[in-house]
Amino acid sequence: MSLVAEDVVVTYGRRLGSGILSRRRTPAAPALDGVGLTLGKGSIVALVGESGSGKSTLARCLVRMQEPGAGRVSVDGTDLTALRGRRLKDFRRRVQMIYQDPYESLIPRQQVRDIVAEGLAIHGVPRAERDERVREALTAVGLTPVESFLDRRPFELSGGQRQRVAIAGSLVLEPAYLIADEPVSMLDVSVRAGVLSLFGELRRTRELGILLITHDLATAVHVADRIVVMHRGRIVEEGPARQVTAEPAHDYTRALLAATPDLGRT
Ligand SMILES: Nc1ncnc2c1ncn2[C@@H]1O[C@H](COP(=O)(O)OP(=O)(O)OP(=O)(O)O)[C@@H](O)[C@H]1O
Repeated sequence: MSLVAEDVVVTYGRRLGSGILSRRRTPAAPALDGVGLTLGKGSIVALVGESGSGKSTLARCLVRMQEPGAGRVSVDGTDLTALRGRRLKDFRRRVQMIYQDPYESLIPRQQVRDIVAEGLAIHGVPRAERDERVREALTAVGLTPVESFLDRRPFELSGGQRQRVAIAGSLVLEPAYLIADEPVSMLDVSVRAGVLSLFGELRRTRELGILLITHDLATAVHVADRIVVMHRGRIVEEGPARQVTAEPAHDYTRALLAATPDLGRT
């Protein structure tokens, strides 16, 4: 059981000049240049690299929001491009994306109960089951007592609580994989560790496979089993989290470490 990218290449066109010429595009350097990555169930892989290294592009390919120009992405052996109809819908349920800004991804006037239940309606879960599933998901993300959160709206929550609501909205669908794109970078430093620990707990208790995208090695090493380092569209290093941070093999990883004071010292 795994979500796998093999030899993925993505090249965005670059506009040439303005006016009528802007319709013509010339190939730029690939945003992804032969990238491979395996996300198994029950594991956390951190995808680390500076801004522009291609992390979000890879995330979009993994959730089938974007098709690679070359290479292949598959889930449990099935190429994502072959998924249609019910199987595609089931893939959309099983692979959930968590975004950086929990405020933007939540509808401000909705109550927590409706935000978390939204996916259930889309995926045809009977109304009678929804309330119980919402309560269960809110409990799983630590928003307890549940009663005190159900009627609140996003502006009545802290940043960390909002991100937990967003995670509950995914969990309620019983996914197998979470693709979390910079899930703590907009949060107060004081609540980051709590949200990261929640990912660790979900990996253990629900066997989730979690891709944790971050530009920050300190975030990665906090919960990840493996670290994959990306630089300019390529994977330059990967391995067990402790090994990559203790004995970085690549100059770029060493530079990232030096820019992460907490780790640079150890
Ligand atoms: N829709 C797009 N059109 C054109 N170029 C794009 C597009 N999306 C990304 N790029 C380019 O592709 C490269 C990789 O971008 P990507 O957003 O995947 O990197 P990233 O590591 O996620 O960066 P960040 O942390 O800033 O989100 C960058 O050079 C970026 O400018």
